[in-house]
Amino acid sequence: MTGLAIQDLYASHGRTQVLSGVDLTVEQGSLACVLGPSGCGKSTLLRVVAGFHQAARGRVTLAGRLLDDGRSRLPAERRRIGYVPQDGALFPHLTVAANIGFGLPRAKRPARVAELLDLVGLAGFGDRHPHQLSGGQQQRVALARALAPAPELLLLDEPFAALDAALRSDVRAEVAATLRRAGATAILVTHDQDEALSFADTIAVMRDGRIAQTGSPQTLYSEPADARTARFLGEANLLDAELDGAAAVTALGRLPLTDGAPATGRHLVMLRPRQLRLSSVPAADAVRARVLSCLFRGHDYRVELAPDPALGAGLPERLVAYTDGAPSETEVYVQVHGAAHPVGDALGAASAGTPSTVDA
Ligand SMILES: Nc1ncnc2c1ncn2[C@@H]1O[C@H](COP(=O)(O)OP(=O)(O)OP(=O)(O)O)[C@@H](O)[C@H]1O
Repeated sequence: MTGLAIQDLYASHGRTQVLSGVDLTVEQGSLACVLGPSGCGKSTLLRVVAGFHQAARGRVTLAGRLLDDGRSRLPAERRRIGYVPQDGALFPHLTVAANIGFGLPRAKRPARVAELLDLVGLAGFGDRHPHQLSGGQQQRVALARALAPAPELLLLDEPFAALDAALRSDVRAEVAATLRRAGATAILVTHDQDEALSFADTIAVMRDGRIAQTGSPQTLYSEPADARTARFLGEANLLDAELDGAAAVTALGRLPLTDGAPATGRHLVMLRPRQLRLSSVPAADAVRARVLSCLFRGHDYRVELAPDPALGAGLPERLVAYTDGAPSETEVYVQVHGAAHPVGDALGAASAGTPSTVDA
């Protein structure tokens, strides 16, 4: 069932148009993520949905109720939407229990506060003040406070950005689990692709005030619509290919195509670093490459490779592979596993370069 529906939404700050035709649907009970680079309009989108900023035109509805269509607007306090800002914004002089119960009807307060403390795993912390909590615990209190009035939709504006890296992934997992337990419908905005990929059922990639692509984390990672989205979601090897009706003919060999991909023409295709397997012995369908660098990252190695120049044009200067073991030789043979995914028109050698993580 549709929870939030945004259609052709436009919004501006003064004369600057920030949202330019945003379409987004969030199913009831699902966790969505709006992922985009800084300044693309993510916070403005959340603020329009929350009722803190007015739409210029378009239509925003929640469970069929009109929130804003550029003419009529439901006041923020009547939208039944919870908002968790980046810093949590707890009242420092109030206890955890008072923060969570703030604004709730007095009679319901004790029972609801106890229920929420339990839900966020902070039972027994009700009498503390925010400064007596860790950053992650403070974020969980902020979440409990936003969930307390049982909102129909919860908006989370980069809520983990202030936490250090080690804490961030734990708190993120706890918050996602809490939201699922509560059956909440939520939208998280972030510029962090790992956060988006691990948190959401659906990711909407936002660019220049528009949604560039929407899909499951798996689909967006393995079948991005274009090269910018491919790079924004993680490192990508991009190479020229001639699609011959059934496969992609590339300098790394003849590769199967992802389902639904175009079948003919010259295209740029993407291979994720995990799709490159390295061996010290030649194989029929492997190509030669030189190891430029090898970085141990705990869970794997990141290996940069220079493909043999004899392989010709259409290959990037460097390929990146993620491997379980470190290559034992500086000369290796690269084999591709899995399907190549077309991400746009072939650009010849100009498309080549170092794979990049964030380039949107
Ligand atoms: N109050 C404001 N007045 C004028 N311009 C604004 C205002 N708020 C935001 N903007 C501009 O609108 C654009 C989008 O800003 P917004 O905060 O929505 O982006 P964002 O994707 O959330 O960025 P970030 O990830 O850095 O928070 C930016 O160019 C920004 O400078």
